[in-house]
Amino acid sequence: MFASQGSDGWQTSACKSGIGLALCERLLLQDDQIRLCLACRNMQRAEAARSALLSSHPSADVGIVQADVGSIKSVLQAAKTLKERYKQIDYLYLNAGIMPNPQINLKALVKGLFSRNVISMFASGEGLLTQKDSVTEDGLQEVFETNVFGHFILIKELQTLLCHVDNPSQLIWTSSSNARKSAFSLADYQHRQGQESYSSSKYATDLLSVALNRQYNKEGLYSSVVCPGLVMTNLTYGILPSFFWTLLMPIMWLIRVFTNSFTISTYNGAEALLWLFNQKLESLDPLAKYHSCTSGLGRNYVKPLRMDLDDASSLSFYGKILDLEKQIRKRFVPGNC
Ligand SMILES: NC(=O)C1=CN([C@@H]2O[C@H](COP(=O)(O)OP(=O)(O)OC[C@H]3O[C@@H](n4cnc5c(N)ncnc54)[C@H](OP(=O)(O)O)[C@@H]3O)[C@@H](O)[C@H]2O)C=CC1
Ligand SMILES: CC(C)=CCC[C@@H](C)[C@H]1CC[C@H]2C3=C(CC[C@]12C)[C@@]1(C)CCC(=O)C[C@@H]1CC3
Repeated sequence: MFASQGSDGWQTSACKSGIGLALCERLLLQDDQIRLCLACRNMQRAEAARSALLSSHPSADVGIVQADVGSIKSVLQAAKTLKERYKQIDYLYLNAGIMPNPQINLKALVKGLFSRNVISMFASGEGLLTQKDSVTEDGLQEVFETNVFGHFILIKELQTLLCHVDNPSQLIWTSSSNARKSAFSLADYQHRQGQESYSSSKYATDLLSVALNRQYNKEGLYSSVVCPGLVMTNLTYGILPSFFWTLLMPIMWLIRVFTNSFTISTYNGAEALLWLFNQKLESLDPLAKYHSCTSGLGRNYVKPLRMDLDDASSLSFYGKILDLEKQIRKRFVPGNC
């Protein structure tokens, strides 16, 4: 995950390449006085990202911190370092995400091609992918811990840097159009049973963002979710090899005319993330997901779409995640780890 900062504060989220790095580039293009902090699990890749940013913006202030959101120990350590380094965080981008061992359901793809839902199938990937999840050293499902819970613990740990009534801060989650209510179950919110852990984790992200607004707006902390569209990154190269995507490019440009959600480049994908950075908090809708879109002619814009969820289910999920936090924290009290 990675981070960036305001002129007298800062923000954090996921970044060495992909959408996170493109966002950093775009933030620095807009204002190179901004203070950025990249939180990454691999310090060599973090250094490479920092060097890339400094080569185009030599006077920029770009910090790095080691953080593996798939490990609570690492998240706690990262939060400690950040609290020693900074007084306030203005924007926290929660962008780290994984989709391990993705498999394409070819039968569903072919069937979908001849159905009325072909456009929405391409926009959301609904029913086209399955994943094989695993269990982390913390005993949690890896996709859930990486995409949702590790970020949640980071937010809780950074509360004192994030919650200021007189100078509000913003959480910006990279969710997905692949978030799907039917893939998520409150009884199995880590998705131990099914094969759509990615879809479930992104739905959990949406629920959590809504609950965080209810909980923290009064303390000066606001949360929003974004869908970057379909973007060519390491995540999508895990689904199909890059040469295959290159072969599909003419078809993807054609599909883009109909859906506008095939943003394809990381620059385009970062549109809604950058747009949120520039909005007045009062103008944002906590129940909307902000989608990066690219038209057939290559024009970028942001489309807010109402999420398929309600307050009651978001609060029920919040209760579950607080219970899990309590259980996990017991293991990390000093002298217990
Ligand atoms: N690409 C797409 O089409 C779409 C992507 N998204 C979402 O966008 C976000 C960014 O993904 P994208 O840029 O596409 O893919 P990338 O794989 O390029 O980026 C994912 C980033 O998350 C980091 N990351 C993964 N696991 C961890 C971890 N345990 N701790 C810290 N950092 C971690 C990766 O670090 P490392 O380099 O170490 O692997 C990488 O920097 C994800 O949340 C993804 O779900 C949503 C919709 C569509
Ligand atoms: C002709 C063509 C483009 C074929 C590719 C078919 C599928 C592999 C893709 C169609 C829609 C894509 C999609 C994603 C992955 C690849 C597809 C299923 C995502 C699920 C990737 C991660 C996300 O968060 C959302 C994407 C939605 C669309």
